[in-house]
Amino acid sequence: MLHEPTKIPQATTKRLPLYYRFIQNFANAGQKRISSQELSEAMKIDSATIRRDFSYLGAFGKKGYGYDVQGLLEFFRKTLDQDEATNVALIGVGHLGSAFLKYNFQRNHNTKIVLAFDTNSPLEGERISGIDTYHPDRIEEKIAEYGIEVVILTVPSRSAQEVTDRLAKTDIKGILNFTPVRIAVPEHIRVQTIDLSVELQTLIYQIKQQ
Ligand SMILES: NC(=O)c1ccc[n+]([C@@H]2O[C@H](COP(=O)([O-])OP(=O)(O)OC[C@H]3O[C@@H](n4cnc5c(N)ncnc54)[C@H](O)[C@@H]3O)[C@@H](O)[C@H]2O)c1
Repeated sequence: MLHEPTKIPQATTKRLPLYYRFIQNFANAGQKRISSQELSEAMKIDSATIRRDFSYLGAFGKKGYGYDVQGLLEFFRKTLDQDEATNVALIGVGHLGSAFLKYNFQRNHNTKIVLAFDTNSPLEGERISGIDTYHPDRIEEKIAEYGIEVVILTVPSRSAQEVTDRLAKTDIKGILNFTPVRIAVPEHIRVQTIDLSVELQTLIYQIKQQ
């Protein structure tokens, strides 16, 4: 049903988790089918975009019927690997990092922070919000031991590249970067940067344009 992943535009890929969450809500409410219009109203994304996104994914709604909710749910679950757990590590347990450890993606049962690092933690490790936390001197060893695939980076800017260089020597596949630094990585690692000041500026710019 799914096309070659390379053919799916990045903007569509970014919306997939959002679709999955909304479709789950509709399924939980007992809804059997859904139109692109209904999804559009719930998600505040225009219905043409939704139809185009779904057609990229090989999901075609029937006229006057819409999409089968269970079918979509199963499709997104598979596509987003929800059946396969992803072990996540967090580096930098400061203001932002400790909030993430406490939150720990409670809505998403298969994505969990299972390991953390902070320069204030001892070599032998400690538990912070129930998570094993070690000194970063043990990054390579512990990341291999815990089978970490994704790292959340919440260290100060000055440490971001140095930590990334060490991560580059491990088998991780992705970094969710909360530092404002444009970190350089080898090709096998994907980076998703979340720069809150950029997001805020974009919002303010859009408000002023209206
Ligand atoms: N606090 C926020 O609201 C916020 C918002 C957006 C982005 N950020 C960014 O997130 C990052 C963290 O911000 P913060 O406010 O939590 O900072 P913080 O100083 O409170 O926390 C940083 C933590 O990283 C640890 N650390 C330092 N060097 C390290 C290393 N090499 N390895 C492992 N741990 C190390 C420190 O001991 C500290 O606990 C910064 O880059 C900041 O720009 C923060």
